[in-house]
Amino acid sequence: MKPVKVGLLGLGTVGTGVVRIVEGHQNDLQSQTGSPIVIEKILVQNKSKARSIQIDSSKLTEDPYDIVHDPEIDVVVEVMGGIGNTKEYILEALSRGKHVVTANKDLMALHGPEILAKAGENRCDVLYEASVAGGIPIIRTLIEGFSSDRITKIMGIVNGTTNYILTKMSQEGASYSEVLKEAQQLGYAEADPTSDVEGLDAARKMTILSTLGFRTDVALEDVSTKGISAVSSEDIAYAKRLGYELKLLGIATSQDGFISVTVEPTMVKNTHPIASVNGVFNAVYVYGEAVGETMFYGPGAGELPTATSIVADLVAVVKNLRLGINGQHAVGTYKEKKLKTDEQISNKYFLLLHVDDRAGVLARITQVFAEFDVSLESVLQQPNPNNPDAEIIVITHDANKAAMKRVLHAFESLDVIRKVKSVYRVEG
Ligand SMILES: NC(=O)C1=CN([C@@H]2O[C@H](COP(=O)(O)OP(=O)(O)OC[C@H]3O[C@@H](n4cnc5c(N)ncnc54)[C@H](OP(=O)(O)O)[C@@H]3O)[C@@H](O)[C@H]2O)C=CC1
Ligand SMILES: N[C@@H](CC=O)C(=O)O
Repeated sequence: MKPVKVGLLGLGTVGTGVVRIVEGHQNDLQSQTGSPIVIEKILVQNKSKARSIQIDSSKLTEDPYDIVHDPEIDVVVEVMGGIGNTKEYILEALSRGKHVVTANKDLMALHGPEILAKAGENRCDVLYEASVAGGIPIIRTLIEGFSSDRITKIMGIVNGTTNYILTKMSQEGASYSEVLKEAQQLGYAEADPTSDVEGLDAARKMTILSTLGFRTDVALEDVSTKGISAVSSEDIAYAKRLGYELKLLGIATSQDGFISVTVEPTMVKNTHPIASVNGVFNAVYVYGEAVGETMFYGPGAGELPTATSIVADLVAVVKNLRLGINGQHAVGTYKEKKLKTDEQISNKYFLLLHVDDRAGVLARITQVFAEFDVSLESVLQQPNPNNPDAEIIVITHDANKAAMKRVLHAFESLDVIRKVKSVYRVEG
């Protein structure tokens, strides 16, 4: 069979992994697809930069159109990241009939519908398994594995960098900034790690997963997002003392046709399996009406795990080429999107309050919860080890989000409360 020629946009952490797997597993790939896969050209920013693998320098280019306009290139693998130029190169490649494999969740979360429509018009494949949860094949699983079921909840740790940071803070008492630097050196973090730590990367991934899982057009703005930059070692220590771990969780639910998607640091009971997903590992729980609970676990970032998903997509494209069925993914019709209101969202909450250390304080605080119909599971009052005031730790029963907002608003004018130190959602 004639070789399938690939143009690689990017030779950083993931691009390097793609070259290693395509070259190292060539025979296995060929035996599955029937065609040799050749990386023909590679786009980089700087051709003279030192590389961690040996590359024939004649393959490197700094001009994207050397790849996108090359009639010999069959598939463009995009692992350069970014949105603006990258979108333009991908659309141009599709308009020239090239198939696309990408790891770019930013692009797919923001412009997925436009890119997929362009692919459809040109009978091209666009596959993006590596864009969510690195080495875990969760996208194919949602599209194919769960096609017969109705998914009610998707819950996961979908950002390796923040999970790495929270794990090191919890297990080693390491400082936030020190561990972030390590995650960057290991190639887990995004070029701008703000999108990891502020939850945006996870929100983009949850946009993709909930769109596929609930078969409705979820937009990034629909995801309520909070990152981990305000999480303190004190919060983590409290969580541990009470039998919880703090994790950045993406949670998407669908009930009676209404959906909600959130990303926020969440206290997870330490007996729940997701509490022991540590380091760069990701885990995604999918709950289906018929199947019940399922869990997918694996490395969420890094060179070879991410490249595994990219090359699996490449194999799928090449198999489709052999069968002549590229671009024939049946998208079906999406359901109308209906977002839950705060009144329809129900969670347990943890609150840490710094309060005056005097008689009657606890009663005034519990009265506010009662006034807004938020029932309490446990309340603990103790001296604050660092201040003359006291601490009150509250865990609520399931309460609707609107009621919790009213409680927090009332606390702002309650004179016995010095500070609402932390508020976290509680899961499990
Ligand atoms: N790292 C990971 O674990 C994961 C990453 N991803 C996604 O994969 C993509 C790539 O990530 P990663 O490999 O970490 O990124 P890197 O920053 O390590 O690599 C980016 C590569 O793209 C090249 N590049 C960047 N901008 C341009 C440009 N404007 N023109 C030409 N070349 C350019 C760089 O060239 P040069 O080498 O010359 O600087 C570099 O080779 C991103 O979309 C990311 O979100 C997805 C899952 C996991
Ligand atoms: N920065 C991301 C990389 C993979 O998508 C992460 O940390 O998960």
